[in-house]
Amino acid sequence: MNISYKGQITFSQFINEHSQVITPLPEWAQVDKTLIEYYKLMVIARQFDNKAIALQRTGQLGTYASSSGCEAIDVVTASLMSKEDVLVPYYRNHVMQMIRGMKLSDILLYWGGDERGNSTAAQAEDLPNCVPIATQCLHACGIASAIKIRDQQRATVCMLGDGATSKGDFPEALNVAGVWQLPVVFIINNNQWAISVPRSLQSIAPTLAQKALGAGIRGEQVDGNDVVALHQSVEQALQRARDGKGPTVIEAVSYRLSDHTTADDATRYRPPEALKSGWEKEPIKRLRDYLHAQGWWQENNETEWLQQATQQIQEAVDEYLETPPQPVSSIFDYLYADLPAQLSKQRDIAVSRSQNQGQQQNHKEAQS
Ligand SMILES: Cc1ncc(C[n+]2csc(CCOP(=O)(O)OP(=O)(O)O)c2C)c(N)n1
Repeated sequence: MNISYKGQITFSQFINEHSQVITPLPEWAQVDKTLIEYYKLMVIARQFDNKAIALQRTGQLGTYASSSGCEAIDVVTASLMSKEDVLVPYYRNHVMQMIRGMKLSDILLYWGGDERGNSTAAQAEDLPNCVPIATQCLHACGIASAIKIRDQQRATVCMLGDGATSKGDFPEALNVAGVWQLPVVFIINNNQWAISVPRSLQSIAPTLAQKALGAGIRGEQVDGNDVVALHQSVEQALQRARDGKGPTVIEAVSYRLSDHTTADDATRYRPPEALKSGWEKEPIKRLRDYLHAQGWWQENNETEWLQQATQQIQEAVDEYLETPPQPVSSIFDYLYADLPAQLSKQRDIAVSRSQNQGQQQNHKEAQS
């Protein structure tokens, strides 16, 4: 039976930007365990991000899309997903991939332009990063449709940005998700920018979540810097999807604290005061101050965790930098299951050239 959603868009927030509780906390958030886990993972995400940008700036990584500002959204969602659920990520969801079992060194390899980094062996059915905007929304519906046909209790999670909601693929995906009651959760990281296009020029709808209503599906808006609000919405949406109770759109309101990517310079279009306000609301400091106030996280915990996180990331960087490059001919290995004859010939030429180069190199080394 189709369940057409006739409710309103709600906004939820439990811990505000001043780290004050403004809505009574659910039971799980009245003890430290999960909140500390979320905090620790967000710190890793931010450290990884800083390191990746430094690698790019020193010519050791390709163009990189920062996740600074969306750590809460990604950490909470990935932590609540079960192994059986399927992640359909876009290009900012590094920490989700890490939580789903991908090695940080593989994530760096991907951003270094090496297809081996796209190996999602840990979660074989998760999709790789999607760079073409919003196309992943329809892929997610395809996967959710297969799950439904097989009568499995699994959810598909589709990540996207605010700009992606303006692409035709998004309403098409919502429509089919509604009509077929697909087990899919769309999570919009509304970081207020689509490269240089601000949210105000993206859509004049007061919320992006309300786009769900046109498709008859449930839409909610949450503070995307508040792990508690995110936890509550995402947990329920995942459960509804797994129970066959239909799709959900969650608009998580956050702020992009970085340039769009390392190929961008946001100082050319973003007012400094907007960035300052973004930093005042950001998720990591907000949770740290809350944990401090509860007496659940002290300076020594912070120092120890920063050390551990730095070491974990440095190990990943070392592994990435020590990975021998692929031969040039590998460019042919990731496009087709069966290479067309013309490309097959080109591949043979590339292979024999790299073999010749290898022989010449060996010869040189033997002579010296
Ligand atoms: C189909 C398509 N059109 C244009 C682009 C170029 N492009 C890359 S990122 C981007 C903005 C996306 O903004 P948003 O969806 O808000 O995500 P954000 O990067 O802010 O997280 C655009 C237009 C693209 N990658 N794919």
